[in-house]
Amino acid sequence: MQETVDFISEFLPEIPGVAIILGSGLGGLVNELEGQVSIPYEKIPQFPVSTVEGHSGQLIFGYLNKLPVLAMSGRFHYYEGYSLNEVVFPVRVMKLLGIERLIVTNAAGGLNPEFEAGDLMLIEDIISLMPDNPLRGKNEDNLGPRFPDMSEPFDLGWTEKAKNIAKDMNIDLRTGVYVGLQGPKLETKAEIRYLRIIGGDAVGMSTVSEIIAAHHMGMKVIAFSVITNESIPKVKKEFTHQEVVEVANRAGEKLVRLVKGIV
Ligand SMILES: O=P(O)(O)O[C@@H]1C[C@H](O)[C@@H](CO)O1
Ligand SMILES: Nc1nc2[nH]cnc2c(=O)[nH]1
Repeated sequence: MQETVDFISEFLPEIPGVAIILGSGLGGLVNELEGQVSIPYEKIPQFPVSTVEGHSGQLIFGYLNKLPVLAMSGRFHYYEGYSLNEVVFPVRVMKLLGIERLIVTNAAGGLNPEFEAGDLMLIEDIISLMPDNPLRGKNEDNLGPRFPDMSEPFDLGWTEKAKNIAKDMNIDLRTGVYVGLQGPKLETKAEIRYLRIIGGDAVGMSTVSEIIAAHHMGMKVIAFSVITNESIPKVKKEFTHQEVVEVANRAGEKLVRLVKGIV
């Protein structure tokens, strides 16, 4: 990690105040960054390389409303074959770079029957149904404690501010619980009923491990889902990743405005 941190530090004009993980199709935020410095993942020592369409694979430093931020354009998913330690590696590097705040975004399926494709959801809690945990193995005590409390994974002050900012901007913001599954398969109808029963409002294939790792290190975190599809569509149709990217691109515009306001 130190090798990676030293490498990235050379490119950064200053320490970013906020790191932002851009989910599928949410790359529009990149156009808002001024004074950009981009580092392709393949140039960064020890960094994994992303393989999913809609994830371009670079770290981008830039100024959003004059505040220095570091955006991860392209994230790593467990279903790509990475271990969860690899999935959260960039988050750990961000903290070691001196970044204290993290905004996580994703594209997710709506479980809550009141949600519609195109809605934005503030993630108020998570359920990790990943088959592993990024904290498994010897604990790095300099990162965080062996048994981190997870009763408040998100920064409450920040989430309250986000809600108020959304209201001021006339952005309808849903709230709910995000369930993280390993993917890449989508859910069966029975699995969707189960996920709803256990308290899920949205379901996806990312985010939960990043939040666990960030919270372990004491970062202040908030997270948002763009609901790209109803997991049981009202009108029967098949799930396509293309549709996820298209809806995320369209609805992502609202999220870009909101994130800009929050930053
Ligand atoms: O990185 P995110 O969670 O936005 O990507 C979601 C989950 C899968 O990668 C993909 C499924 O369509 O979109
Ligand atoms: N697991 C899962 N991931 C998604 N990402 C976007 N939509 C979905 C969905 O319906 N299920």
